[in-house]
Amino acid sequence: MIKVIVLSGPIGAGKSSLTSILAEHLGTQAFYEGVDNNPVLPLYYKDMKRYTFLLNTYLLNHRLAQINQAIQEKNSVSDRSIYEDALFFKMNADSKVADRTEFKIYDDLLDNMMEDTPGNPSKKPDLLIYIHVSLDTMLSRIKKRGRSFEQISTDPGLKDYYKRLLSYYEPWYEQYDASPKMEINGDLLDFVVDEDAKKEVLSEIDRKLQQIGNL
Ligand SMILES: Nc1ncnc2c1ncn2[C@@H]1O[C@H](COP(=O)(O)OP(=O)(O)O)[C@@H](O)[C@H]1O
Ligand SMILES: Nc1ncnc2c1ncn2[C@H]1C[C@H](O)[C@@H](COP(=O)(O)O)O1
Repeated sequence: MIKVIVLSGPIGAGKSSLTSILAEHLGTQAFYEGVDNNPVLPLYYKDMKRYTFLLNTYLLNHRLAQINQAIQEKNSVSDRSIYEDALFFKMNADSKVADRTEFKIYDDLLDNMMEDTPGNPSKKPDLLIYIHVSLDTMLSRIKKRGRSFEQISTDPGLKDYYKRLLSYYEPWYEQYDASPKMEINGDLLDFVVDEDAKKEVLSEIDRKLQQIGNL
């Protein structure tokens, strides 16, 4: 039985939007990151060097608590996988924005927390849905959503940050093997405003759920 479906993809790809659409379609519970309640995120955007470790510690705690709730439901949908935090952190460590030892400590902790242990329910998702988007789509959606600290108009350096982030996503998705996975084309499928695109995305997901044995 499928318990947990997680969305993944770059900032602005449409994860939260598809989470709402899918949870409504399946009649199940949606879980969100809670960006507006995150006290560290605005600080992180001001000073990534100082706040990468704290942000990821905060998110690890938050996401683990959410996973513990989500695994008690059937077909719960979460708007970002826990695994992507390591991608952000690694990117920052590679570019010396974060300390490599801090990344290693975080990454080992994540592995430990996510490891299956006898007698305990698995925290791994049952399906990961990756929304692929190009840089242009990513930038226009970030602009459309309008969160102040994410805007390139406020901090032009963010354009390069988003570009680098995108370059980490494709290889990450290719090597991801913690669960079955599927990819949605977020450039072509305008599932937020176009009803036909929405139906197509939901059909693709239903087919995948059937294939992995849930519907
Ligand atoms: N496929 C899509 N077509 C059109 N607009 C979209 C699509 N996906 C997302 N959007 C819009 O882009 C913005 C960011 O979407 P959101 O779901 O918050 O992304 P994420 O959760 O991946 O950061 C929102 O304004 C949303 O309405
Ligand atoms: N692990 C993370 N490191 C840095 N920034 C992160 C991390 N996880 C989420 N974020 C940021 C990216 C966006 O500004 C917001 C929410 O992400 P979204 O893709 O829009 O849901 O948090």
